[in-house]
Amino acid sequence: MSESAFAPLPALPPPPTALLNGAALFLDFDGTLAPLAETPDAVDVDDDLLLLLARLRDQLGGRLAIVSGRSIATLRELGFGDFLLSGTHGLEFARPGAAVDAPPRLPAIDAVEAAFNAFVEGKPGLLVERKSISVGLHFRGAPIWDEEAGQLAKALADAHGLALQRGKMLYELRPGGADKGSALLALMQTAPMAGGVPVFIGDDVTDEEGFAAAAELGGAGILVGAPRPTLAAFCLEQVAAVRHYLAEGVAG
Ligand SMILES: O=P(O)(O)OC[C@H]1O[C@H](O[C@H]2O[C@H](CO)[C@@H](O)[C@H](O)[C@H]2O)[C@H](O)[C@@H](O)[C@@H]1O
Repeated sequence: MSESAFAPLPALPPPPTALLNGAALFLDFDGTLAPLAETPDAVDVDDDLLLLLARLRDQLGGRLAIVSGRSIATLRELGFGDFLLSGTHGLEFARPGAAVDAPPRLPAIDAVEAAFNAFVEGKPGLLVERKSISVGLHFRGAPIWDEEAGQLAKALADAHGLALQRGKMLYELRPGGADKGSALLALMQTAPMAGGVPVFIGDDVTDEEGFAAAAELGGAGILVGAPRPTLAAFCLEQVAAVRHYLAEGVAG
């Protein structure tokens, strides 16, 4: 094997604060605005974060959206009701206070949920996350089941014609036809996001489509976390650095 196979990935530069001037800002949630926790329910959103995001949104003329794999119902429960939202990996959309625009929950998702629940029976640490139009199988609490859970998720996706979304210690099944990139492109068509330069901040492989779409429209992606092959142009090392960066944006 060549020596270059062992070469560390080059670190990306930190984003300049000026990138936020005139931006249309797209923010992932888990691992970007909130540190990852052992279970989906163990994540909280503090008032300081909501205040910071509200200030930044106002400063950007409203051009700030949360684009998450979480459902919009959950994002609203977490406190993001006043924000423009896209949930379930680009399948759902909602403006503040307005009804959710989303496809219906498919019977196939219920069938998968039942199969996931049967699989986790007697396997402590595994968790089924029921979501509005999708379902997740989490193995953060029992990583030894990664391979078997992945095989089950793949088989169920194939059997039911669903999309298999790999996340962090998570297999999620959902309808296809959308991702965070398509969400960004759709939101950029209308107010308030239209007219801004898209900047997408995210940590997960599911955010790569968002980075690509931002770059396609002349903007940029910001990867949160350790270096990895990515379409992002900039990097922030952790959630705390994201918050610091956004606060710098507010300060001017
Ligand atoms: O697009 P995101 O906002 O990053 O959402 C992606 C998924 O995040 C959640 O799962 C992840 O975070 C959990 C809490 O920190 C963690 O326990 C889990 O291991 C992670 O995969 C959420 O539960 C999913 O529904 C989202 O799709």
